[in-house]
Amino acid sequence: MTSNPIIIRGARPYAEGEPVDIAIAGGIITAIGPGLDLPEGATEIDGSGKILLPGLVDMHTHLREPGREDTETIDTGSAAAALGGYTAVFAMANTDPVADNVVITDHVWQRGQDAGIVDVHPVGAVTVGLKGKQLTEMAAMANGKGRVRMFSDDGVCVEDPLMMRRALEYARGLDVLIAQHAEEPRLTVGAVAHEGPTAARLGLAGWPRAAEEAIVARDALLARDAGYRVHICHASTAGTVELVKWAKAQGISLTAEVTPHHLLLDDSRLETYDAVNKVNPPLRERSDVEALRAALAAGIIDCVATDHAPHAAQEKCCGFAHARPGMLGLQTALSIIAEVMVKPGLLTWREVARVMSERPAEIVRLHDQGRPIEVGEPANLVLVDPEARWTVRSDEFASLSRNNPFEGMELAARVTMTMLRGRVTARDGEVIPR
Ligand SMILES: NC(=O)N[C@@H](CC(=O)O)C(=O)O
Ligand SMILES: [Zn+2]
Ligand SMILES: [Zn+2]
Repeated sequence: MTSNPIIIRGARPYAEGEPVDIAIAGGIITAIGPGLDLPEGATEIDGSGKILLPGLVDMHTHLREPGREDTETIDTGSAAAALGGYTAVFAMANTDPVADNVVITDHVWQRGQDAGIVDVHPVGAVTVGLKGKQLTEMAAMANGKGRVRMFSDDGVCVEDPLMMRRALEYARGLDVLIAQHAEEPRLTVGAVAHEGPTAARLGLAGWPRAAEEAIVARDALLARDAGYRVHICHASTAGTVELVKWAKAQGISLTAEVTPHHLLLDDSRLETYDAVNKVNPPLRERSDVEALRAALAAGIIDCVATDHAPHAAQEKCCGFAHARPGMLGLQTALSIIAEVMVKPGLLTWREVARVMSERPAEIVRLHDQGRPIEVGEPANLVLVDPEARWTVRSDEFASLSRNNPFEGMELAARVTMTMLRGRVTARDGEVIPR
């Protein structure tokens, strides 16, 4: 795939230093400097007032194909990702059928490549059918065309400690990542909201913090004994932060992600009983939100992942207890991080590049993403207008679903262009198909 040479004029990489021009050809960055000549046939993109970052990498997204193409497809999810500034996403395995074999993981990879606007990396299931009873053939998926490098039963927890231990041993042999949805299911029977004063008052069955933290602690110990890495999906409590900090201090190879919604929203949102606020793990208390922000700023939590989880209207309109958990995230993630982390001075834009691109790429060993903005590097880039203010309107979103808790919010900063290997995939709110 070759595309025309491009020059981005007058942008500031990482919001640092003077504005520069960035020349791109053959999928790579060929020159960086002030006042570059316009090569033959090149397209110019105005980058003045904008920040240039490496393309974002999402370790945790649900694209619903195969099985629930009424709520999202690889095409529509890819479009949402490109509009959100992403150049690579990891599509979780809880599809129907489950991505627990190489036929499905290769299919997801190929569909993503056919769409051609973001690299869709399939996540393989850890256990057959996400049932927790039998390990999948991880090696076959890892060695397939889709080169699966991350396995997760996300949606459910790998509950059996012996199963988790075996999974880590196999993963070590293959150098792939196991990502855990940390939820002790015996503690969340019937749970629909964070266990605390709000849920008690509203009469909603509570999901205690201990359900998450017990598994985080257990898996840290299993990682220690296996001498191998574990990744914690969607960390949501102050206690999880303490446990991750402890594990890292012991030299245990534990990494963790946090979602934009757990960094912005708390359980006071449940007052309306609107199921758009129902998610796993649940929205917690303000003190948890503050702890998660501080942990991301301090590098205790490694990265941001969206957990983009589209659902149909009929799955969200019923009573709170019966609605499906999950919320959209791909098209709002960067703006929410700008709002809650950059504006208050908790992260610089350089550090945003770290938590939304470089670090996730490192954790999953994705060698062509999250690279420095330097000559010779792959041109996976995103241009951000830091001064833009915009209002979230889901009916303008590329996603097929509308379960958007950020609807109507005014947010800071906006993605104005996304580039995958030198080709512009989204610009000014429009996807650019190949
Ligand atoms: N986060 C959610 O509430 N839902 C996710 C599953 C998951 O991430 O656990 C989904 O697949 O809908
Ligand atoms: Zn999950
Ligand atoms: Zn998920």
